[in-house]
Amino acid sequence: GALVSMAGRLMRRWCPSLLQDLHFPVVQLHMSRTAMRASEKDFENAVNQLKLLKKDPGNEVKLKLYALYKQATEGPCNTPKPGMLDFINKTKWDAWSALGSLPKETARQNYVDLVSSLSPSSESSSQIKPAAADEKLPESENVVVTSEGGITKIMLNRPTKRNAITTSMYKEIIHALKVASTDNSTITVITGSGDYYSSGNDLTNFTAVPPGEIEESAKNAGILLRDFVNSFIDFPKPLIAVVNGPAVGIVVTILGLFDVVYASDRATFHTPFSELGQSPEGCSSYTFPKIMGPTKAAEMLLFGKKLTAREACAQGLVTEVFPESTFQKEVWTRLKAYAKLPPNSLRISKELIRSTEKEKLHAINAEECTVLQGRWLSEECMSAILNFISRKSKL
Ligand SMILES: CCCCCCCCCC/C=C/CC(=O)SCCNC(=O)CCNC(=O)[C@H](O)C(C)(C)COP(=O)(O)OP(=O)(O)OC[C@H]1O[C@@H](n2cnc3c(N)ncnc32)[C@H](O)[C@@H]1OP(=O)(O)O
Repeated sequence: GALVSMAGRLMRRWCPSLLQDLHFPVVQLHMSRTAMRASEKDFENAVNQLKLLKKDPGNEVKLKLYALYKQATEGPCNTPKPGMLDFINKTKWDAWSALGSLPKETARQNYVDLVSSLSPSSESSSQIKPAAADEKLPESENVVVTSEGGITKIMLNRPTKRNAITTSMYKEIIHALKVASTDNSTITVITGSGDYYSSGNDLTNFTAVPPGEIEESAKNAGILLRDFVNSFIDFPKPLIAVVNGPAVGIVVTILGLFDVVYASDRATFHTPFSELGQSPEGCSSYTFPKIMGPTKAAEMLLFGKKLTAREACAQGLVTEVFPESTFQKEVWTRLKAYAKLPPNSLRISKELIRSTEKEKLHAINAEECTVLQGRWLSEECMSAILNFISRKSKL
């Protein structure tokens, strides 16, 4: 119970989109003004005033406004409690239910007061809080694509979240690969900005699911993942991973589809699928045993053994490891030289190396995505994600 209620609170912090559908309402209850008793007309005006707000008051405030609105119009919460996996409705239900038997008139007044505290005058006088570095960036800036000297570089650029990949980022990467496959570049590189290569799938992808749409979302996620991995399987030019730091989950599994993997000696390789109640993806159920042998692959994919860069290199997942102090310089010098090689020759040679496997990889990818779709709906997966979220709350 404690975990579930904590998860509700954490959902609000973790899922900026979670409460976007909430009817706008505010938080500070001005009890001293309840004696004034807002009329129904005042209440109606406040509801309309809210629609004119220029600045989003934030999810916490919207949640309180929602609860007050329900209490003012319907009285104490009288609907059945939504299930623990119905995150959004459960959060709304909790907020409304927390108002207990607060009289309708008081709720109405509190609602009017709260809206009035959000009026344009208080909006303009309130200090504008600077957004966190990654929040300032439009979604498209989380994946930065540049092309120079025959190299197209796709950089995961969400360092404050350890370059975790959101659903939009999956789509942006698919698009970037599509463009890179026909642009003037000779080779394509994927890397991360900051200390991490990437922490893999953004775990809030699993929680920001609209109520009643869990199965549909899992289905769409399966399609997105399949398309994402297919764009690596089908990529026609040399594809190089420049693994600048720790790598987790999906960004590790797809390494088997890259042509060359360079890693800093600071990098680690971790696939904690069982811990998350999930299963391997990125064709790793096939490429990992093939690359490193079934028993080494099992240690990684079943038991989540984290490899150092040198271990990953010894097992064939990484091409070469460089000391962190010279990593960028050495790698980019080498890549600039490779990018001067004849592009058609590189393409044709890659086709020869990879073409025999393509059909098989597509079939494996499809199967892995189908299995994962089922995993995402499982209690094991849901509770593993809640565990991760609650673990973070104790930090
Ligand atoms: C039903 C709908 C499904 C939709 C699915 C779409 C398609 C899915 C395809 C899927 C497949 C994927 C498999 C995977 O990739 S599984 C791997 C998932 N990743 C993880 O489990 C890693 C989780 N993170 C960590 O363990 C740690 O954060 C870390 C990476 C070891 C770093 O630790 P740290 O101490 O250095 O930093 P920390 O304070 O924990 O994190 C800093 C901030 O970054 C946020 N963050 C980190 N990783 C993630 C993540 N994966 N998802 C979301 N957010 C992440 C973290 O929350 C911190 O943020 P804040 O400061 O608290 O705001």
